[in-house]
Amino acid sequence: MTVKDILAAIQSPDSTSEDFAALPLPESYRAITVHKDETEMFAGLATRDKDPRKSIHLDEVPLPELGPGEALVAVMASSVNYNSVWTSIFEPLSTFGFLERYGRTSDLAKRHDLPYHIIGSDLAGVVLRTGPGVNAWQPGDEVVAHCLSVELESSDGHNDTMLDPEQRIWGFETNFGGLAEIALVKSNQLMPKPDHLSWEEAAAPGLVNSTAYRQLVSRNGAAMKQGDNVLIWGASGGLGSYATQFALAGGANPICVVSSPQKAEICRSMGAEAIIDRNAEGYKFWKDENTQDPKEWKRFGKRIRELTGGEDIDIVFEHPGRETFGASVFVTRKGGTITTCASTSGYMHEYDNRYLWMSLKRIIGSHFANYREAWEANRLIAKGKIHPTLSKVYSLEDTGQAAFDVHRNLHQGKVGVLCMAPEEGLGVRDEAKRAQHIDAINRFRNI
Ligand SMILES: C/C=C/C(=O)SCCNC(=O)CCNC(=O)[C@H](O)C(C)(C)COP(=O)(O)OP(=O)(O)OC[C@H]1O[C@@H](n2cnc3c(N)ncnc32)[C@H](O)[C@@H]1OP(=O)(O)O
Ligand SMILES: NC(=O)C1=CN([C@@H]2O[C@H](COP(=O)(O)OP(=O)(O)OC[C@H]3O[C@@H](n4cnc5c(N)ncnc54)[C@H](OP(=O)(O)O)[C@@H]3O)[C@@H](O)[C@H]2O)C=CC1
Repeated sequence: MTVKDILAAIQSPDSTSEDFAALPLPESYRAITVHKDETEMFAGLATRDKDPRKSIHLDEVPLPELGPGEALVAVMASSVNYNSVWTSIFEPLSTFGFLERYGRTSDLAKRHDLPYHIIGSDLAGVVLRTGPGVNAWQPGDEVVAHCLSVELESSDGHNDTMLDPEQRIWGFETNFGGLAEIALVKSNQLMPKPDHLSWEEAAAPGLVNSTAYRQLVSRNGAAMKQGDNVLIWGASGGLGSYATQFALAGGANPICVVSSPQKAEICRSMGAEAIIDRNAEGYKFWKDENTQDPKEWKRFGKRIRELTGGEDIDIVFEHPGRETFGASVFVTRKGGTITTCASTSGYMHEYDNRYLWMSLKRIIGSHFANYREAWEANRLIAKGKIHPTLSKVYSLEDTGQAAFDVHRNLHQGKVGVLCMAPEEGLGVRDEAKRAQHIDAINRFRNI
């Protein structure tokens, strides 16, 4: 049995759940990996010069054993997330440390501690097998998977699954991720595939859409409300393209920061009116590596006031980190919120705390999304309220190039990867719903 037979079953309109359950599984499959013996390959290089094309491999790997509560999924398509960029440049640390640590926790978890790491935290595909104790999902089900892996043995995570002490991001802190022909997930990660989208469109939103939902909309994040002025860094990027949609759909007023006229145009076409091209306007928040320039914070704040009719920011959607954080804290209004989920430009932030405490602002740390938030974010995609922002699709062989593009900020929105799917456009089950939203679905394509 090979992955070709699995693909044939997926493409046949007559395949039943029993057919999928009866399909023998292949002994091995193709997967995107990084190698443990290469973790030092970029030593001494600047972050920018670490090239994912050199560290990312396409390997034939053995099929992992299926455990209780788990599912093996035939992956039709996946997407590139920035966490795979971090893995591929071994920053801020090698992800093999995560796999070793996980491997020490139980006999079953030992499977993850391997000399190779199969990466990727998104997928759209078809359930092949489920382990003991899985009743909600059957072979043949068309699914997407969110990337929250939790053990749930501690009460700490029972209110909010992100607070589980054994919380991990699948395909980053666990092995057997989505950039592969087959992936291993906990069955609680599975959600219905939105039926009006192709495989690659359905695989694109998962991680970033869920993260933006918690960070901006959820009460665990900024709890955005109608009329809020929301400053969105990288507003047409992976996270930002969903944050912008949530702000617009929720009656807020997004102030979109981007770095080119083309990206400004994308934001405008989504419906945003207040747009700042940080490149054209030349903001330089740091005079040198160690000294910020509060005059530049003020110039930025003045520009925001021009765009809002004199108002300041209620919520900052932060992720660039060191380069922008001082400005983000400054431009937030009295009582406002800075919500952060990342530090792409550096994690040692510096800001003037007087502007935080004297103006009663709050900084909220946010990370991915709990089970429920991920489900609600996927539901909005399925209902056609929020749309994928897929721009370009690569083959599995070209994943290194796709990750390079994201690392160098050469991409728009989200970048997709075909895994088992032989071509783009397959997997659409509801053409009528698709037709209703086709312009929005294609907004980021080929730009
Ligand atoms: C969904 C997508 C998301 C993204 O894309 S996010 C972006 C990508 N992700 C990242 O860049 C994050 C990568 N991860 C990390 O950098 C690290 O992962 C962390 C900094 C988050 C954590 O570092 P670590 O080394 O794993 O953990 P420690 O807490 O620094 O060290 C563990 C040791 O420190 C002890 N410790 C922890 N808290 C305390 C405390 N409050 N007081 C005293 N000790 C403490 C522990 O016990 C343990 O000790 P013992 O090493 O001896 O076992
Ligand atoms: N904690 C979590 O759960 C999650 C964390 N992340 C992290 O968030 C970060 C962003 O991810 P994602 O949105 O997918 O990545 P993308 O690269 O797709 O988008 C980020 C955008 O941010 C802008 N940007 C980058 N650097 C700077 C800078 N120095 N100053 C201002 N703007 C900047 C760029 O837009 P432009 O050039 O147009 O300004 C870029 O397009 C990554 O570090 C990622 O690891 C992502 C998802 C989940």
